[in-house]
Order: sequence, then C-alpha cells, then structure tokens
Amino acid sequence: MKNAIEIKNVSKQYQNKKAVDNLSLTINEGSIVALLGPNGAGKSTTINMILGLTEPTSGQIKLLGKSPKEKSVRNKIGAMLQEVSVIDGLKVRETIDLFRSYYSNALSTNELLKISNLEAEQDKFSSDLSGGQKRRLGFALALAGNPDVLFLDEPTVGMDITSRQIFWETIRSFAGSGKTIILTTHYLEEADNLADRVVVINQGKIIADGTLDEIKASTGMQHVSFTVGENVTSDQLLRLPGVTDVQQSGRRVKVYGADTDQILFSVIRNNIEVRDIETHKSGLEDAFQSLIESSDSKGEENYASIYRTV
Ligand SMILES: Nc1ncnc2c1ncn2[C@@H]1O[C@H](COP(=O)(O)OP(=O)(O)OP(=O)(O)O)[C@@H](O)[C@H]1O
Repeated sequence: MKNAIEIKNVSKQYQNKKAVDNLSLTINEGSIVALLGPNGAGKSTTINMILGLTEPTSGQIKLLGKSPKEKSVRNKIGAMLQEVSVIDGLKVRETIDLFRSYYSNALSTNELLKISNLEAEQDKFSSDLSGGQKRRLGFALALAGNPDVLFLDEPTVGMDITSRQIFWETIRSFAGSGKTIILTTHYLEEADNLADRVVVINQGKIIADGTLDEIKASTGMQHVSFTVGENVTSDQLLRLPGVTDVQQSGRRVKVYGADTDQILFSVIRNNIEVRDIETHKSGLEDAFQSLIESSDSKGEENYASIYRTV
C-alpha cells in the first residue's frame, strides 16, 4: 500500500511556542485518520504544514510522494479548513463553478450541490448562508477537484444533527472509493463514526496512535459484570489474572481489567459460578480523557501509551 502522507521529525516553532514537536507520521492511501487533541495541541498547525500553507521549522513532509507545494499535488488535494471565507457578491452555484474551474478533474456543479446538500440554496448569495450552510459550502469547495486526499479541519462545527449525519454518510462513501481522509474534530462521536485510525496529539507530540478499538482499550477501563453465586467473594475475583478492580453490589459484580476476554476465560476456567454476563467496553471519550490526563501528568519525557508502527 502506498503512503499518501509522510511526515518525518517535523517541528514548528512560533516565537516562544513549540506548536509541533518532532512529529513523525505516515498515512496510507485509502485510510480515514482522525487527528484528535485538546485546544492548542497542534492539529491545525500540522494540517497546515502538510498542505504547504505553513513552513515547518524543521523536518520533512511528503504529500502523495512529493512536496506539498507542487502543482501536480495541489490538483489532487481538497481542504476544508476552520474558517470558510465566502466571496461576497457570488451565489452558491457561482462560487462552486468558480472553484471547479481551478481543477483539471473537477466534479460537476450539480453533483457538488447534491453532495453538500445545498441544492435548495444554490441561488442564494454565499454571504447570506447560515453558519452550518457555509460549512457545507466549504465541503463542496473542498471536494470540487475530486481530490485523492481530503483534509477536514473540524468540518461539522455549526451543523445540525441531520446535516452532520448526511455529512458522515457522504464521507464514508467518498472514502470507500479509495480516497484518503484526514479529519480533526472535537466531536469524538464523529471520529468514532468515521475513522479507521486515531492519532492523539498533545502539546505538539503524538501520544497515541491506533485503531478505534486499540485506543478504546488503552484506558484499561473495560469491565465484565455478572451475578455471582452465594460462595463467590470479591477477593477471589481480584486474584484472577488481569483483574485490576472489583466492585460488588449485592450479588452483582463488576470486574475491571484491560482484557475482558481474559477475565471471562479465567472465571470459567476456575469454575466460578456466574450468570447474566455483560461486557462493557470503554468509549472513545473515556480513552481520550485518560490519554490526555496521563500525558499531562507524566510531562514531556514519558509519552505513548499506544503506539502503532506503520
Ligand atoms: N500563527 C501563530 N502564531 C503564534 N502561535 C500560533 C500560531 N498558530 C498557532 N499557534 C499556537 O500553536 C499552538 C497550536 O495551535 P493549533 O492551532 O495548531 O492547535 P489545534 O490543536 O488546532 O487547536 P484547536 O483545537 O483549538 O483548533 C497553540 O498554542 C497556538 O496558540
């Protein structure tokens, strides 16, 4: 599989702020990668450097195997950045027409209006659109050149829930055709719905990189709950391999550990009397909070709870 993006030891220093700190990342063609991190983590700076809009202080970036500034590369890239600036005096359809004219392999205006769900607004002035509609126009413009790599920086801010769901469906079908998508979002549900890989950034560094399941499992917060027989004690469960905590309420017990399959296996192998078994996986939100908290508390030297080698 080819690399769509290769970032090697990239840093960006702004006056006295290191926004991105020796970051290395490789993204395969055809993947949907969510870049997550708290405000100021360095996500937008990273995207702007990949796009060639911001110059790295050090390190190398390749986009589709070449410099992001090459014209042949730009023709295959689409970006929906945080600020969508519309052109005063142009209607929605005219704005889309204008953007299409910059590309050699553009999608049709009608297709772009349909994808962005802006057919009803096509004759409105772009400046008269609502915030959420402007985001959708930004999406249409990002897709205008039928890009191979699409960057979405907090794409659904201001969109209502229906627009957001339509947007997710569009992104999924777009990705299904082999396109690469890099997404930043503060809506973890969005990453959970779309991404096949999650990269978590904090203070300009990558602190975790893995599939959704790997990231979710990283908290060690999974648990199995069941109802135990009369003779089963919490101490007995706590001694099982991989169990980190046991909480009991009456006969109902929650047994915590990183690997719920291993816990269940031990329960059965030790003939512990249980029934009504339920497995609870932690969500992306829990995992994200815990990764950020642990990286903040460990300081700079001690990163990477999960690391994936690509
Ligand atoms: N042009 C600039 N000049 C000086 N500092 C900057 C500049 N752009 C970004 N920064 C700083 O670099 C750091 C990273 O900013 P960046 O916008 O990349 O973060 P982010 O992860 O995208 O945040 P958010 O989620 O809030 O959009 C922040 O501390 C920010 O204040």
